Amino acid sequence: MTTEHARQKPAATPTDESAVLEVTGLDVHYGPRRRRRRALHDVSLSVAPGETVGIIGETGSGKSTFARTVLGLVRPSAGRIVIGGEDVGAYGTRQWRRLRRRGVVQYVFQDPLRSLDPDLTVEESLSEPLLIQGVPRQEAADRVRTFLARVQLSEDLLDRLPGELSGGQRQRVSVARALVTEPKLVILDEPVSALDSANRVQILQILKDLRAAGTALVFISHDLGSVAGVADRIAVLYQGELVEVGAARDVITDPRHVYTRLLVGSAPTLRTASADRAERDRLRALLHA
Ligand SMILES: Nc1ncnc2c1ncn2[C@@H]1O[C@H](COP(=O)(O)OP(=O)(O)OP(=O)(O)O)[C@@H](O)[C@H]1O
Repeated sequence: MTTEHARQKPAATPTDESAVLEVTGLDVHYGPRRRRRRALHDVSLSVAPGETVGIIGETGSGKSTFARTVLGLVRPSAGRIVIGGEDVGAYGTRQWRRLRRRGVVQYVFQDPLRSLDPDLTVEESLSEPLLIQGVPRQEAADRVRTFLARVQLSEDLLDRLPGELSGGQRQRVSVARALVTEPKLVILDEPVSALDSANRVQILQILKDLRAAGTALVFISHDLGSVAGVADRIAVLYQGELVEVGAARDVITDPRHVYTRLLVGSAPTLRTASADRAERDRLRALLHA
């Protein structure tokens, strides 16, 4: 796979000390030795404080692997990960848990039931990370209400369990929980993919508003249309490699890599003219040549 069209070649060494996330030369493999399969190869990406970076790619390109590796749920076979200035490469399970509990990095998954404890009410779910941090009870209760309003949910829902909420409400609670500790970095893995279009639009708007609050977001999606309006920069994953990284507008209006052109051409919701079928077939043939 050539990366000659990449706007930004993977950096050989970390360059940006102020980055909230600095990933360099990340390799991830799955499976035992003889059936070992590569899921990510030489992925380098840095995210600045307050920046929103979208990672797009089709199914199997390695998006979730990237998210799970950056959250310490999958161990890389090579590379360096620095979060908020901490080199987390050698961290064990307990250190990762502590890092997440301190609220440095938080996450939102596609299925909100994976981010939320089914036995905790909305109020308990949102206040738990604050109480763990030692925030006094009254202050935690106030902050919970502030963040509930920020994701446009009513206080009437505070006593409900996740199973008593709609899918859209649940995902908003997950977003509020990820943000309530005001982390430096939030990883969102397909946060709107399971939602209907009305809820999708609302969550995307909430994410846009959050950019102003200064939290860095890594927004992972197979849908370029969802990422396009939220991300400052877009990174394109193809078969485990980053083939293009650039300012969102540049990637959408002037995609360099054949695969990105195919993605842009297949996204009917983008303002740029989508490619017709013959053009997409031509790009696909080029990609597999
Ligand atoms: N736990 C695992 N064990 C073995 N292989 C895995 C595992 N998780 C993912 N893979 C493989 O790694 C590759 C990347 O998968 P990953 O889930 O990261 O892709 P993705 O881009 O998130 O896809 P999707 O959009 O379908 O979720 C795929 O070939 C997948 O089959």
